[in-house]
Amino acid sequence: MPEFLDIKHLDAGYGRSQVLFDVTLGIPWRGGVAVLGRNGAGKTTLMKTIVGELPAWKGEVAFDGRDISRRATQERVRAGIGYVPQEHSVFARLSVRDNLAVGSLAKKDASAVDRVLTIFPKLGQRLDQPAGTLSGGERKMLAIGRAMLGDPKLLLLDEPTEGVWIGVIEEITERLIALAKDIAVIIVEQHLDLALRVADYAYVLDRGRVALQGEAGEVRSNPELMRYLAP
Ligand SMILES: Nc1ncnc2c1ncn2[C@@H]1O[C@H](COP(=O)(O)OP(=O)(O)OP(=O)(O)O)[C@@H](O)[C@H]1O
Repeated sequence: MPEFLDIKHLDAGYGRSQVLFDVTLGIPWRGGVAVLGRNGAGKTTLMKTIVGELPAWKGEVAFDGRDISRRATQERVRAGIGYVPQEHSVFARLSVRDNLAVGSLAKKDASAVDRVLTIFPKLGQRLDQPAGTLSGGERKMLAIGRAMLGDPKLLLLDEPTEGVWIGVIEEITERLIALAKDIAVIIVEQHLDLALRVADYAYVLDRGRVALQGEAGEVRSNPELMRYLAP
């Protein structure tokens, strides 16, 4: 059976500088997949190419059985891909309530906001607060919540715990583990243990190529792993 997201022989980059080389990876219909690698390995570039913010130079990106590699980002989002970029993707001046309202307009579905508040009850206590005044962890919850409003079937998370206080990291991790039981989740994360708790499978990128892949436990115990993660 084909994978839910099927990337084959993907090359991509910026201008004339190639970052991804012949990347092939498959994501199943449910569960977490981690993308690991040191700074600059190409993880964010891969996320941007999947969601269409960057064009594929070569190769194929197929989602749910269809080649989406030439589709606009909006179409990919409508097809069911949610993206939480590394940088904060919330409107700092708008309240939490309005951030969620803007996100839910596309779906015209008020119950979607309730679903987000069930996933992240903390946001319910902050509804009238400007998003710019939230803590790092609450802002990440809001960014993930906004992506969930589109009811994605595949959620891309680029460093969801970056800048998050350690006490809140566990809470976010548990929510992501729960989400990955229902939908496909790709997680880019510096915290190896956290990433491998959310993920069943992992890919390790090294200078834009897939250097290692396997079940999370196998990758964790692979003696080569640290070589690809060390700065
Ligand atoms: N807008 C850009 N223009 C040109 N080169 C870029 C751009 N963004 C990233 N790069 C380069 O692409 C390479 C891969 O960067 P990328 O952000 O994908 O890595 P990463 O694995 O996500 O790293 P990090 O963990 O630091 O976020 C790096 O060499 C980076 O300098």
